[in-house]
Amino acid sequence: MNEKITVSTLKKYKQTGKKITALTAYDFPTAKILDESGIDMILVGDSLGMVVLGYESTLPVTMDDMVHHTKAVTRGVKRSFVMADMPFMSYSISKETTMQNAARLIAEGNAQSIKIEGGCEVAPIIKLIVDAGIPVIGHLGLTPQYINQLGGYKIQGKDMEKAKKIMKDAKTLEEAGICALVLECVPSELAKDITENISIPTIGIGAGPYCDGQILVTHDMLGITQGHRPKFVKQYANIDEIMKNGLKNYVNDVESGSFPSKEHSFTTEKRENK
Ligand SMILES: Nc1nc(=O)c2c([nH]1)NC[C@@H]1CN(c3ccc(C(=O)N[C@@H](CCC(=O)O)C(=O)O)cc3)CN21
Ligand SMILES: CC(C)C(=O)C(=O)O
Ligand SMILES: [Mg+2]
Repeated sequence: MNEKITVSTLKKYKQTGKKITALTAYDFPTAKILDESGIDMILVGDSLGMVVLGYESTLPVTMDDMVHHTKAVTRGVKRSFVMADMPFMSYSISKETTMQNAARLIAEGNAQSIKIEGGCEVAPIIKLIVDAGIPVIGHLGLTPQYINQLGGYKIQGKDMEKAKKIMKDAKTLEEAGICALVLECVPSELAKDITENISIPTIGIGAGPYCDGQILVTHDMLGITQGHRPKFVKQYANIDEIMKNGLKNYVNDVESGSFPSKEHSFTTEKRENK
């Protein structure tokens, strides 16, 4: 139960039907809490651009941002399997820069695996990274780094033709050597079909109940996200209210002078009279 989760643990979970739990983390304290709560997989998602940096999309996120946050997360993790997103354009310029970028997330960031958005077109580069010893996770369906082509954060694979394309992409990525596959915003039936037809675990987000595991953005499910929360999010806590209450009490205490009291203050040592 407390052993480090590896690629083979995930495969075993799929074979035995044990559902895989995954969430995002971008910092040390959150990662430590997720790890100690028994979350199987922790994703340092490029969603950090929107969730904690305040950007409008994930596109401005850089390799340096990803390495910085991945380092913070992995310092807090003992058991969970840690994956880090390759950000926009970090795997599209050349083989050399792609390999260097993937290596940074592993060697500097201390992640166990990297995640890459896209289908058949990224399969060759994924194969190279896998051959170099880096576990790769695929990501199909709604791929936010392709937002300007997709035209919005919308469900993908609704019609038969697009569903077939996503299924073909899944098979091609499996052959390229991915160790897990994130399916984002696709119909439940398509996610079920893919899950039953590949040997590696599928992790769904807005992809229905038939995936081998589920992932959400932690800030969404805890109620910390400022602004729009996608429809697929179930909210498990109202941390925003808890924070606002605490902050209100602090303001009241400071303004009324009841904080800091003696117990939160220091005094000089009593001097002996000479
Ligand atoms: N806070 C947050 N949570 C996420 O899950 C998330 C991010 N940010 N940023 C990166 C991507 C973008 N994601 C998103 C963002 C918006 C929708 C969304 O609003 N979808 C519509 C559904 C539209 C349709 O019906 O096709 C919705 O109303 O939920 C979905 C996924 C998922 N990821
Ligand atoms: C939504 C998940 C799958 C993701 O890629 C992210 O958080 O960046
Ligand atoms: Mg992402």
